[in-house]
Amino acid sequence: MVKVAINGYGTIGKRVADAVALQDDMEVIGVSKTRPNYESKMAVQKGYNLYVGIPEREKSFAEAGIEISGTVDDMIEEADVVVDCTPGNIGPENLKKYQKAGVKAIYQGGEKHTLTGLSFNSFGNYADSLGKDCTRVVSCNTTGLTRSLKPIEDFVGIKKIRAVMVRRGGDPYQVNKGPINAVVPNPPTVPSHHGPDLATVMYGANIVTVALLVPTTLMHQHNLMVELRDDVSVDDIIDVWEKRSRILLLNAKDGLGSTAEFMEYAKELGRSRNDLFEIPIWKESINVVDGELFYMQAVHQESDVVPENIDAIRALLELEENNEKSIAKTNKAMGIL
Ligand SMILES: NC(=O)C1=CN([C@@H]2O[C@H](COP(=O)(O)OP(=O)(O)OC[C@H]3O[C@@H](n4cnc5c(N)ncnc54)[C@H](OP(=O)(O)O)[C@@H]3O)[C@@H](O)[C@H]2O)C=CC1
Ligand SMILES: O=C(OP(=O)(O)O)[C@H](O)COP(=O)(O)O
Repeated sequence: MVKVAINGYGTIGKRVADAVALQDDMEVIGVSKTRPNYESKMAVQKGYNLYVGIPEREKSFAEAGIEISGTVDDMIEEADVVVDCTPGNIGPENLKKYQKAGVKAIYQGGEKHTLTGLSFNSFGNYADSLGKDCTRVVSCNTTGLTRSLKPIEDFVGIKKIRAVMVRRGGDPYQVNKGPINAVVPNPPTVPSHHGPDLATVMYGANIVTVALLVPTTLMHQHNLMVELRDDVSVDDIIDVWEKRSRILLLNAKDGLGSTAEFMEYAKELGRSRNDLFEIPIWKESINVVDGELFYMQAVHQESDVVPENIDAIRALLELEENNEKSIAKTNKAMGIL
């Protein structure tokens, strides 16, 4: 069993921890928090060993009556691999610790590609992370783009991609984020970082993205325009996506015409935290006009990258050489469609 530590038990970290716990070839040896709040208490209640992310704060956990197993440095020493789910830009400091301890590391999309020089998507470039010391799972938005675009690239070839990314203002718990009443070009420059980020896992992708922030917390939403290398029909495209996992073709006419309804659908799936690991694509939005594919999709930002983190652990530790086998194993353990 590979020993996995989760550094940062927040939106992504707590989901990755639970997903690791579901696998039969890896185990959670600890999770870290910097604040002794309800999440710290619940991590301990769930049976995870809790470590203090900022060692000087050990006393505050004792004062709150929360049992800890040590500091983050102790946790790193115990691990074969650390999944770093701390907020973006803390990574460079942590990387020194991981390297000193000789432990492998997986970063998230809030860190720059240059930190690791290698990014990861299960469908895009799994093999490139085999046996490596560290990699970076691309962001929720980039993961969503890769999920739907890679099968199209493999099927017919892509000349050019343009995407308009409508991004959620903040996660549901983030009371201090916004906007509350505005549409904000974010960034106000073109391209946004998502296009170049896609090319770190789908090499050679010719893509330009523009991005906006809107007052919603539920999901991101993407609008894609894709120039294809050959003539294909809408049915061909549907057929390609139907054969892939981690993509859902859903119908607006079935009452699923919005991100709010997608999240209601996720609740009906009955998963922990109402997560939607798959990327839902509105089936009615798929069209091919003059060799150009159009479609609209959404991204549950809190959860879509979680299965990719599991596959990234298998790649770094060389538990499975074949990406499709890892994807199938992760899907089965997590009940992913
Ligand atoms: N949320 C999202 O939509 C997505 C986020 N990502 C990326 O995942 C990463 C994590 O994001 P997210 O889960 O949202 O972040 P959160 O803020 O929800 O969680 C961050 C966690 O890291 C801990 N932490 C904070 N500061 C430190 C520190 N100095 N050292 C160690 N741990 C620390 C926090 O502990 P405490 O609360 O105790 O301070 C918390 O448990 C980022 O790179 C982000 O860009 C990727 C895809 C989607
Ligand atoms: O990685 C994300 O988005 P991104 O792909 O737009 O960078 C997550 O949704 C976190 O984004 P945030 O930086 O707005 O918290």
